[in-house]
Order: sequence, then structure tokens, then C-alpha cells
Amino acid sequence: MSDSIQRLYQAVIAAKDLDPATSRTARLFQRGPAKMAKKLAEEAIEVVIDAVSGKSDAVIRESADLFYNLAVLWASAGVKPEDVWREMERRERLLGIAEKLPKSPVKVPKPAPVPVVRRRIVALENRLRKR
Ligand SMILES: N=c1c2ncn([C@@H]3O[C@H](COP(=O)(O)OP(=O)(O)OP(=O)(O)O)[C@@H](O)[C@H]3O)c2ncn1[C@@H]1O[C@H](COP(=O)(O)O)[C@@H](O)[C@H]1O
Repeated sequence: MSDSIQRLYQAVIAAKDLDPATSRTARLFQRGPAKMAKKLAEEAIEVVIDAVSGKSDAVIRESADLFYNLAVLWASAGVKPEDVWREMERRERLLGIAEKLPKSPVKVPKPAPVPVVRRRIVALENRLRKR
């Protein structure tokens, strides 16, 4: 998958300076990051709606649009795909380490409650000691 996204990203970089009249990518660069972000958000919502509706084919198509609009926004923000892969690999290593840690914090057994009688004896002993 990363090869496909890498090729898509390179195509976006190659298209960003083309004629906006004929290139969607160039048009998005002309309109700027806010428009790119709006398109990306729209595509994300379209993926969500189609997934909830169980329309797998539509999810596939909209996901391709989502990746395209994400690649455009990356290019605009100066982010390269390898920057994202590096972060994902860092998290994978971290998660790998985390998987070796106990799932829940070590449970320290609560001390048994001091029986009421014992507390009364201690109180009496303290009172006698003060006389
Ligand atoms: N991979 C894509 C790609 N995926 C999706 N899209 C565009 O994104 C649109 C999907 O978003 P929308 O559904 O919102 O589009 P829309 O319904 O036309 O609505 P509007 O955004 O126009 O309002 C598609 O109709 C495509 O026009 C893409 N446009 C271009 N590419 C690639 O980008 C490179 C540069 O192409 P140009 O931008 O055409 O120069 C080429 O390699 C292309 O293959």
C-alpha cells in the first residue's frame, strides 16, 4: 500500500503546478490548505457514511478519494509519506514494548480492616499511657 501512496504523492507533486483549469490538484493548490482540508474532511465523512451503510464498493472508491485528498494536504503541509511511515514504525515499536508490560497496574492488596475491638483497645491503651 505504501508504494501506491508514494506514487500518488509523487503524481500530486508533479501536478500541483499544472494549469488549474485542467488539473484538479493544481486547482486545489491554487485554492489553498483550507479548501484541501475541506475536501479531505468531506471524503472522510463519505467513507464513514458508506461504511455505516454497508456499501463496501463505495467505501473503496471514497477511500481512494480520501487518500488522494490526504496526499494533497500532505504535499501542501510539507509532509512526505516517509515521515508518516517513520511515525507509524515508531508507534509499532512502542506498542511492541507496551505489549510486554502488564495489561493492568499491579494490584496492591488492601490492608485488612482493623477490627473494631482492636481499635478500642488501642484507644484505651493510649488513654492509660497519658495518665
Ligand atoms: N488520484 C487522484 C484522485 N482521486 C480522486 N480524485 C478527484 O477527487 C474527486 C473526488 O472528490 P469529490 O467526490 O469531492 O469530487 P466531486 O464530486 O467532483 O466534487 P468537487 O470536489 O469537484 O466539488 C474525484 O472526482 C477526482 O476528480 C483525484 N484526482 C486526481 N488523482 C490523481 O492525481 C494526479 C494529478 O491529477 P490532476 O489533479 O487531474 O492533475 C493524477 O495521478 C491523478 O490520477
